[in-house]
Amino acid sequence: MEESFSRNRALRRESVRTAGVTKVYGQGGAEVHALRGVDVGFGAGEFTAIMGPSGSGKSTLLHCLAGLDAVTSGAVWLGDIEITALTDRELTKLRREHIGFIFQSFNLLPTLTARENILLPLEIAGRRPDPRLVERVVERVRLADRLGHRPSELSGGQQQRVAVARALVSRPEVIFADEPTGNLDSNSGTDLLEFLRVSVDEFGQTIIMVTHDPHAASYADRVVFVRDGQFVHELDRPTADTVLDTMKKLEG
Ligand SMILES: Nc1ncnc2c1ncn2[C@@H]1O[C@H](COP(=O)(O)OP(=O)(O)OP(=O)(O)O)[C@@H](O)[C@H]1O
Repeated sequence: MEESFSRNRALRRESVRTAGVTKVYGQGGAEVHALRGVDVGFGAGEFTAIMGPSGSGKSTLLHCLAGLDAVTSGAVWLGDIEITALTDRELTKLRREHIGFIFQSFNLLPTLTARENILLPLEIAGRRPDPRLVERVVERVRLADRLGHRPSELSGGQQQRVAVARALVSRPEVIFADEPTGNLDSNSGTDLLEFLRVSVDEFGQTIIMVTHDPHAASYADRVVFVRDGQFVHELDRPTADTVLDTMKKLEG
């Protein structure tokens, strides 16, 4: 079983991969080497969590993978596209058309209703929504009776579900999530993680999520561990216990 799982892994298609990615912030004496040569791949149709001690470079890595931050050296590919070779303009287009984001702060527009927020990226990209997909996603995130509400009329959990629905309806190549449960109570957090899991299993979505929380990471197919700006370890089919044990070893 273990062996066939690894063999499948060797054959799997990668949605995002990096080669020798470094990121240095600042200059001269104030340099911070946030990433020190990261080579890692993320499977298509898989849910991967990125974990590591505080300051290890998780958010920097996520931002470089998503083209939100420029690398200092090395390369990042999204499918066949080397995003580190794109101009700013090309990158903006690529992000708009192929990438979904879910942040800790939900980043919804306050004057728009839930429905308008969900459809906004498609509208900006000049694409028609697929009404059946929109209906399925809205049904799945249990927002059908909240579509006319503005963010201030929704709970934190509902707002985050609007953000997830917004990311999903444009069918992005990959969704990047940075501590998506960070501002949610534990019930809403679990609810959201279950929904992320469903979107991978039912919609074939690829998700890459940074988290501090072993419980959150246990919803992923695989956990990638970062320490001191390097990819140091990975776990397949993680449980909260195996993640916690690994974190203790990395921090010890
Ligand atoms: N804009 C910036 N300018 C200078 N240094 C930065 C900047 N952003 C991050 N760093 C530094 O880079 C290193 C990695 O930071 P990063 O935020 O990626 O870590 P992290 O693992 O996500 O941390 P945490 O878990 O605490 O959020 C840290 O030493 C941080 O102080």
